[in-house]
Order: sequence, then C-alpha cells, then structure tokens
Amino acid sequence: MSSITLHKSELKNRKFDVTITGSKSESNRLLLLKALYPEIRLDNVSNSDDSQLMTKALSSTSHIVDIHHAGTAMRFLTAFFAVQEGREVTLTGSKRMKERPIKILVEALQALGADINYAENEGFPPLKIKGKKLTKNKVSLKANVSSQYISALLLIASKLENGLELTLEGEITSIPYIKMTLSLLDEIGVASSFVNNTITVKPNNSKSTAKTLTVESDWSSASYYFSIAALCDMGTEITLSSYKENSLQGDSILVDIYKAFGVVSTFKENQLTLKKETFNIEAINLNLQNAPDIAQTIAVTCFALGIVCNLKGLHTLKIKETDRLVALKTEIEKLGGQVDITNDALYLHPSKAINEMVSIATYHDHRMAMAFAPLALKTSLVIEDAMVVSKSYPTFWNDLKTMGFKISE
Ligand SMILES: O=C(O)C1=C[C@@H](OP(=O)(O)O)[C@@H](O)[C@H](O)C1
Ligand SMILES: C=C(OP(=O)(O)O)C(=O)O
Repeated sequence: MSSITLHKSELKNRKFDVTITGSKSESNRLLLLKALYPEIRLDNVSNSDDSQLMTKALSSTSHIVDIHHAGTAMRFLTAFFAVQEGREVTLTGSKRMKERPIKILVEALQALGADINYAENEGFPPLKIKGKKLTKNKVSLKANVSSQYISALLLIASKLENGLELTLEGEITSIPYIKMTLSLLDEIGVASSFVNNTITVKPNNSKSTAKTLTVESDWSSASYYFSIAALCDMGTEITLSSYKENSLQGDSILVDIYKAFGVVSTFKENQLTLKKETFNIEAINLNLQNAPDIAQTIAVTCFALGIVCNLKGLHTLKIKETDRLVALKTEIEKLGGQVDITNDALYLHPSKAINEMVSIATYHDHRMAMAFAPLALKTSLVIEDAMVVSKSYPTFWNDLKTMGFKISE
C-alpha cells in the first residue's frame, strides 16, 4: 500500500469498540527486561514493527543488528549490547536513525567503562559495540535531549555489579517515560529511587518472581480516537480496550487535554469510553514536554475545529522520526492553515476553511499519517506512504474502516 484516499466520511453509528495493541514503550522495556530476567512472562505485548524489531534483535546472534526506525530499540539495545560480555555487534538503523543523536548515551556508557565506537559519523548510529562487564556505577548525563538515554541506562542498571547512580543535568525532558521505566523495574522487584536529579538503582543478581506482566494498551495510539471523538457529532461514543485510569504512560494526560474539546472519558473494567459532548473554546495552550508524541494529534484536532493551538515544550520533536515541527507546518499549510514554529514551539492560527483532496506527505513518520486521518470527518484527503503506521499501530487503517471511514487505495 502506498498512498490511500480517505473520502470525507460521516460515521453512521454512535457507538464503536476498538481494541488497541499493547504500549510500544512498555513493551520495548519489558522485552529487554525479559532478556535479563527470563522468568518474567508478558501479556498484550505490542504488535508494532518497533516491538517486533526489538524482539528479533534481542534473540539475534548476528554481528549486525538493524533496528530500522525504532528509536527506543536503538537506545535500549545500545545499553543492552554494551553489557553482553564477549559479544561484538554493529547496531544500525534506517537513514533517519543515522541522523538521530546518540552521543549522550554513548558517552555515559563509555564513562561506565563500555567499549563503543562510531562506525560512520561521530555522535550517531551505526555503533560498534564490544560487550563487556561494566564495573563503575556513577555517571552524569544531560537530560534535556531524550529521556530514552536515561531509560536505556536504567534498564541494564540492576545487572551491573554495583547498580547505578545517575545524575541528571539540566532540565529533564519526557519525565513520565523515566518514571515508567522505574515503575516497571519495581514490578519485577528491582529497587530504585528518584530524588531531585539523582536516580539510584540497586543491583539485583537474583531472579525476578515468575510473574506475568500485562502491558496496558498504547495511549499514543488512543490519541487518534480522542481526535476522532472531538470531530464527531455530539453523543458519539468510542470504547477503547484495555486501559487503566492510573496509567504508567504519560500520554494518558489526553483524558484531561481532550475535555477542552468536549471529549468526556470514563473508565469501566479496563475499558475507556470517550463520549462527545459540547465544548466552547477558541484556543488551547499546552506545554507538551512530558507528552511529546501527542503534539501532532492535538495540532490537527485544533486545525480541524478552527481552534488556535499554542504548543510549547516541543524541542524533542525535531529529532524524532522526522522534524515533526517542520512536517506539521508544511502539511497543515497545504490544507490552508497558518502555522508558526520555533525550535520548541508551534502556533496554529485559527483556520477558516480546509482545502480538499490535499496529499499529505508522511516523512516516514507513523504519527504524521495517523494524526491527519481524523480530518476525513471534515474533508477528503490523501495520505502518502500509508503503511508507515505499522511502526506503532499496524491495524490502524483496518480499525478506521471498521468504524465506517471510507478508505480506498
Ligand atoms: O522511552 C520511550 O518509550 C519514549 C520516550 C519519548 O522520547 P524522548 O524521551 O526522546 O522524547 C517518546 O517520544 C518516544 O516515542 C518513546
Ligand atoms: C518518537 C517515537 O518513537 P521512537 O523515538 O522510539 O522512534 C514515536 O513513536 O513517536
């Protein structure tokens, strides 16, 4: 499937049920932890490309491991392979992955004693990693570029001889993802503390208990249904499975954010129901430093509803699957909107009309494709390279078709 056309759709029913696969972030952490603690069992693991790549990489015996576009896999596996004694691996990825910085993590691992070299450009994948025992246990690193570097170190920390004491320098970005890592460590019996800017993880050379950990479904994927609900008629109800009111995923902040668009969320027995009610706002102001992955969804919801969207805390968007700030500006402006961007902020002016049959470029970014899809409730549009969604949500288009979206190839 290359491009698809989303024909302007009116959803006939008022009630929908959608089952979403497990969180890609939780899955990629737990897959790595299972490699270190084989006695744990996992349920509802994500069927995303990124989690499949993670599974394959962890069981690979090859000297070259290619993780394509999977950022968490790249960062987590760098730490993992660094401590696999006697193993030599070149860890590589897609063209874009070779542009996504990794120096902060590599330098932190090197400071702990790791043997890692750059195979092409300094500071970027591919990496040549010679696994060895790391004996040091204290390191500082910059925390304002990507929390994935910090999670990577935390995931291997309990298997280091003396555990790990991490000092985080500067402002800490994407904090909920760090807390998710610590919570999952806690669930398998690894003790840690996070006080001010210091995280300590205790060593653990014993086994974990043989418990089953059930991955909660993916909240970033749920964001597209919050957006759909916001654009639907009053009374529409979308029920999503399986979600918890107290989630480890920071993107669960969607529940609060989408209240402003009239989307009311209720939880019952791990099902989350979104119900569209009235709303009356002209502008939304948010700092998304703790939930960067929902920025595209929110910007498009606002564009579709003609609401001013003032987003801050977006500095990490420039180093994700594409420069998401530039991509959003370019594609929203093709549709007739007006967007101002800086290095860490986006301002969408109120839109008046939406251009029809615009072809949305997706820049190898799953979230570009999925964030623009709800617009089909307002106009017809084309989504280029539509299977890009499989990075996190392979069945996305089928699930939309089941709801009544008119989609043709
Ligand atoms: O740890 C994780 O699972 C993630 C952390 C975030 O990245 P940054 O910390 O680089 O913002 C997020 O954008 C990404 O999709 C997943
Ligand atoms: C940024 C993302 O993923 P990653 O960094 O793992 O490639 C994402 O899924 O939006």
